[in-house]
Amino acid sequence: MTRRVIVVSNRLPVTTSIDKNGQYNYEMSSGGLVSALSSLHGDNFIWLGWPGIGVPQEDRESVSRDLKSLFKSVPVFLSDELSDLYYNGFSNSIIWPLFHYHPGEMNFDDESWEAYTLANRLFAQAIANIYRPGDVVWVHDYHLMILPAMIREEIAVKTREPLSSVEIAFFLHIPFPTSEIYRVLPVRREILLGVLQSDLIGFHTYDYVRHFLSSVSSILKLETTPVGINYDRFVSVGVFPIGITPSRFLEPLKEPSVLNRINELRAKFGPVKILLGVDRLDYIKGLPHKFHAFDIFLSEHPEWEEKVVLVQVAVPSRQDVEEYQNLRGVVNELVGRINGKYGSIEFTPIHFLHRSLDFKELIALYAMSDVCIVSSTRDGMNLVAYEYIACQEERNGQLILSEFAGAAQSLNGAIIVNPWNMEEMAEAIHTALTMSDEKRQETHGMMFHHVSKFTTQFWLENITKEINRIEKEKKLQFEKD
Ligand SMILES: O=P(O)(O)OC[C@H]1O[C@H](O[C@H]2O[C@H](CO)[C@@H](O)[C@H](O)[C@H]2O)[C@H](O)[C@@H](O)[C@@H]1O
Ligand SMILES: O=c1ccn([C@@H]2O[C@H](COP(=O)(O)OP(=O)(O)O)[C@@H](O)[C@H]2O)c(=O)[nH]1
Repeated sequence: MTRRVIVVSNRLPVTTSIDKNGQYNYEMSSGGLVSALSSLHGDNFIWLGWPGIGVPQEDRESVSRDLKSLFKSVPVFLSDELSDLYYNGFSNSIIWPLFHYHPGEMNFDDESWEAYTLANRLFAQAIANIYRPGDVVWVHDYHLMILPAMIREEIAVKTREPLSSVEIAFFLHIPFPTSEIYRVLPVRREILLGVLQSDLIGFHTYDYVRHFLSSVSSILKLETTPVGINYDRFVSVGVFPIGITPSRFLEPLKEPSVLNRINELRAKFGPVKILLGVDRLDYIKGLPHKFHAFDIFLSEHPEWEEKVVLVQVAVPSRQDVEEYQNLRGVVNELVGRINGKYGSIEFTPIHFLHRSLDFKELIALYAMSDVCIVSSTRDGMNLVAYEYIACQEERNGQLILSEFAGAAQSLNGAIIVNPWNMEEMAEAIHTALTMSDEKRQETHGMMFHHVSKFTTQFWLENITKEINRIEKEKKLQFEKD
């Protein structure tokens, strides 16, 4: 694609911070999406999003200048109160729990909805300010579901272009729930009508597409086909499972500092097998389920006591949201109980790290462990599963993967479990630990092949092809009319 792409996401790929001297500092994130976009579009894309901190009015001009010149990024400034209600409130206390099948945790209130609407409006105005005819606007995720409709309105005001001429793609990174759950949402119509102003709507799995289409047909009474919706024009939907950029992991894994760290960690644990979990501390990640399963495993297989540890990295997340604070207490209590039950002065069964890790430490852990456990009760995709497989070429580590993570639809070779069935998960731990070398090699090989083939780059190219196809069709239609 040679046209300019405006990538829009809640967070910019740059972390902005302010030090005690009032100096602004910026750090580019090294995420897979950022590097893949740079390679695909070269200089042809601009990123637009919230800088993640409140920036006082008088500093906004200089911060905008820095972000534009250093990172080709355009900030959308939100006041602290607005960002709290839009991000912690509507996005993470209403859409997030509902779309992950936790309606009980949903706290709907009109004030958060108004904040969501206003924040999306500010994003749309910022897009209209930089939009040039011919640009593609690519919106990401649940924080911005009503943005597509607002983009058309704001650009029409600014450029007097017809509403339909702007090309908009939307990608949802989280699950779209069954229509029986979705219809609980008080603003279910508004959200659907907002996102339906996209030309293309992408999801990670076929199930999410199916659920979306059935919500559209039952709530809006629109005619749908397996590939889209007949609205005032045809809105395409498609399955585009995201991947990772394996070289981001494979290259640094060869560095001496990382190899040393792997050896150091292996020496520390000696013959003890290592089960690994890496998750944001989020109630969708099924951490209590994982700990209960580990407890059952140790009680049913006492021969493994002191021969296996669970290293759980729990990255702090959304700590201003009440449900996340409650989870911390639950998890701390469980870890304490299990460590008290099976531990000794010399031995701790669960190593619980409530912090984020430096990238090299993370890949060293991925590479030196024997089994990774992903126990999400729902998860859009789960990239940790992919990253673990990429780092396990040497040891052929096994992956225990929840059937409720999007990744379970693609990673053939993983030991698939229902995290609610903790007996089954305990047995999966036993299976993974006792698997023959040949079987380990075979199953890891299948997963490694998948992770190497279906990369972030592949994901981007597929979406780009689809955007180009839709654009061509639109042009033909325009010529016919
Ligand atoms: O930005 P935060 O509130 O700190 O949250 C982090 C991200 O969490 C979500 O990730 C999702 O996208 C992943 C990639 O497609 C997918 O693997 C995972 O299953 C999803 O949960 C969220 O959707 C992102 O917007 C957040 O940045
Ligand atoms: O200390 C850490 C541990 C993990 N990750 C990254 O967090 C992401 C988690 O993505 P995933 O899709 O598994 O779940 P999400 O957190 O997006 O729901 C992965 O890329 C990890 O490498 C991180 O940034 N810091």
